[in-house]
Amino acid sequence: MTVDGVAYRCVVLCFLFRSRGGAREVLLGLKRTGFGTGRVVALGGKIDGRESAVGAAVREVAEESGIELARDELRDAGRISWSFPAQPAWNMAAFLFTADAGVTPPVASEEIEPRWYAVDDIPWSGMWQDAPYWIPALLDGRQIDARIVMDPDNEGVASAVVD
Ligand SMILES: Nc1[nH]c(=O)nc2c1ncn2[C@H]1C[C@H](O)[C@@H](COP(=O)(O)OP(=O)(O)OP(=O)(O)O)O1
Repeated sequence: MTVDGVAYRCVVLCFLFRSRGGAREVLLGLKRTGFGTGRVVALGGKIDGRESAVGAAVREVAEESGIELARDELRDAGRISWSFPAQPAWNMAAFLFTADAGVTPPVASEEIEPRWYAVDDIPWSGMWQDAPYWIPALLDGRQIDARIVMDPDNEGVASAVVD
């Protein structure tokens, strides 16, 4: 995808939810390989070839957690772009989805180690620094349109607009 002449790699992120003892939990995972290794992220990854965003989300959730979702179980949670001015090859745009996880327990994959977190106990310090700017709105059930610009160190947040 290209915006104003700048290229963005298209990815999907899917936030799965469940209820435990009246508390709402979200499935996040420690990334073990590839981009963002060592960070806690939602399940997701690149959209392959001519695959649709929903198709990619169903595939990535299955590959990374073993949880099989039907396409119509995914809810559109909006869009986000991350721009890395100091490293434009890392620019990414994600289609965001949410879904209820059902009862299948997540299984760790080579790529990610999934774990349930209470929505009021998100491990912010282990996540990308932009996560607190946009994930709370998504946890509230809002559909978002977010644009994040990263600092020159590719870690901090230079600006974050969340509509
Ligand atoms: N600033 C940022 N904040 C954030 O919360 N997530 C980010 C981010 N920048 C990138 N991501 C996410 C989006 C995407 O799901 C993930 C990296 O994409 P991929 O999973 O495609 O990376 P990989 O290198 O593991 O790809 P594969 O080789 O396809 O497994 O990082």
